[in-house]
Amino acid sequence: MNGVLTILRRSPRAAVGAALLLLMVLLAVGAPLLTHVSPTSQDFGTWLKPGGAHPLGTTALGQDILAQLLYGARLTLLIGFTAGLIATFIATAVGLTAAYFGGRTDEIINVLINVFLVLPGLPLLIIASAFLRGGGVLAIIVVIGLTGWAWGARVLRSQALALRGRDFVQAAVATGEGAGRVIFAEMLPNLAGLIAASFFSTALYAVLSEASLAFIGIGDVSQVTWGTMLYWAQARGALLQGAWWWIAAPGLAIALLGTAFALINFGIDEVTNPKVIHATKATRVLRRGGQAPAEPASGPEPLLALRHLDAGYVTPGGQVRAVRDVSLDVAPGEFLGLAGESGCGKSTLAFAATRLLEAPGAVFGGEARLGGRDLLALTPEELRRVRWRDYSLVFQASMNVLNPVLRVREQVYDAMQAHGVRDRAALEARARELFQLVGLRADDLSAYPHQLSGGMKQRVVIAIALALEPKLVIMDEPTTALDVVVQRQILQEIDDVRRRLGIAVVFITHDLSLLVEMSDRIAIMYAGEVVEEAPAAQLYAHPKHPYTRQLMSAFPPLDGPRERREGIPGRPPALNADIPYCPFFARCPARMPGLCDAHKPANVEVSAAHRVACFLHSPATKEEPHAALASD
Ligand SMILES: Nc1ncnc2c1ncn2[C@@H]1O[C@H](COP(=O)(O)OP(=O)(O)OP(=O)(O)O)[C@@H](O)[C@H]1O
Repeated sequence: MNGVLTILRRSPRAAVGAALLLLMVLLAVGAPLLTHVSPTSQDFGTWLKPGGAHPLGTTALGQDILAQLLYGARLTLLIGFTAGLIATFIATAVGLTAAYFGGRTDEIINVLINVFLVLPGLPLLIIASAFLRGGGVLAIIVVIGLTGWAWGARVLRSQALALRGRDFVQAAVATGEGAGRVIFAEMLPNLAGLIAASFFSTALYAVLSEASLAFIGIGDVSQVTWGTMLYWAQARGALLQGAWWWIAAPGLAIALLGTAFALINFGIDEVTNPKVIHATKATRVLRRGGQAPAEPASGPEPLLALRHLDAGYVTPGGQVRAVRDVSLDVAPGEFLGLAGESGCGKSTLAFAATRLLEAPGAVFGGEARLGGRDLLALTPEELRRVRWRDYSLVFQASMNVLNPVLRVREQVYDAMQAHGVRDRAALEARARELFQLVGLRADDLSAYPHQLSGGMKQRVVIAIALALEPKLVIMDEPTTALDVVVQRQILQEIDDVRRRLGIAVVFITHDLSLLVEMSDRIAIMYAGEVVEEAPAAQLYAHPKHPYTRQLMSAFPPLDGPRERREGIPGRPPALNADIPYCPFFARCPARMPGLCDAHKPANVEVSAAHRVACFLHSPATKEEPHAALASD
């Protein structure tokens, strides 16, 4: 209702159209009050001009045209609205099914839509009507409804396809929501404006089609509609008799109804379209990762165990190997930080490890075990059950994953409902508890996303990620879009919640200083590989890899004098080729030509739980760099 009022307030065109339509509905409903004459009574003089007792004149059979117009509006509007509803229903179902399921389903549906679009409308109507001859008005409604859906389906399909790629829909799919829920709760509300516009277009089409069919004598011409009025006027040679009023009255009424529908349609488009179409730039979902040694550093029972994971993108220029032979563990309850400069493969690793890497992305090999189950081997249904219950994800710019037309309460409920929590009281109690956990007020549950600040929205998404108390939450730069004060607050809350609930967190960021403060352990990624991994304090105090050292020195210390910070000169190697040597060689201040550019350093444990892949720290190389080569 609010939406309708908004459209009427914001669009004068829609307001005029709605007023016109309302007037016609009132005239149709109030016909018995406005005239005491029956539309079919033939008690009057024939061919009477408008005026006096017959303001719109009479027909060749002595019927009152005003009465026909008023009563005719009833059937005409009924046909328009009902056929419009049928066609819009089909169009919406077809368009959304095609967009949601995509692939083959979409291709088949698209062909069907195109077939209906190329079939000429009127001949199709005539043929269909011929089959249903004798079915009266109902047959006309059915025929128009069944032949008028294709255009709406095409428009809705295109918009739904765009919507399908939006973050909040992807997030809903990732949380395990079923197809019905995603379609009806996530996508449909966002298409409401378009569906309404489609309804008024098809209603207009229905009115015009009925008039055309009636005009050529198809359908039940014994009924009074504006279309059949035209038929009889034409059949009795009204124009030849100079009885223009007989044609003009229904003709103008149809034109006015068409104008009303068109104005409403324009208005809806004007007000709703920018909202629908302005899809925000896609974010990413989770990320993090790390590459590592064959035997990673954490305890014997890792919660997440990545082994020799290889992943990347299949491009026309060849494979981009963004994640290279990564082995990494995350222990239960551990806060693992994953850092590395932009483009080093953190996000790809996170997507790959959680089966969210979509084409052109692909996992080329390796394993990703969560609680002992290989996520990469799960069926889609098994994966749906595991996601959100066993692990969840926080996207990079979470404000975009919230559905703009649903209150956040519904969205917090969604993940829980998708995993079987049905009781409203339990959902509400849990939602309130979660909001308290992440520093939001219970009142905020009733807000729409646009009523919340970026920081609050981020908290909502974190609350959703924690809803089912998963064992692991992967956070991909979840606070980068926020100012530093809010970032700190949120991080503090994440850490508190994690400690309280014993959840493991994999936190991805460029900001190494942040990780040092928050993490139990940190993995440093470079050019698709994990080059160093250590307990946070150890890494901070004794970084071993020259890349880690440079990354550390790129951030100012929290205390001490102010000094200029240098970036790391040079660029990482291209990821579309093999790198059978140290990937940091070209930028390394301590590089050993002949060794580092000719061999790949092994990832070795240099102290307890501290591993590094660098010839400077390979025991053999430290003593005699070239001895290592000799043994190759
Ligand atoms: N769709 C794609 N097609 C081809 N290459 C891609 C694609 N997406 C990412 N890449 C490449 O994969 C590499 C790793 O990208 P990724 O986004 O995983 O890095 P990142 O460390 O998470 O970076 P950032 O911190 O900027 O998000 C980059 O070199 C990037 O150019």
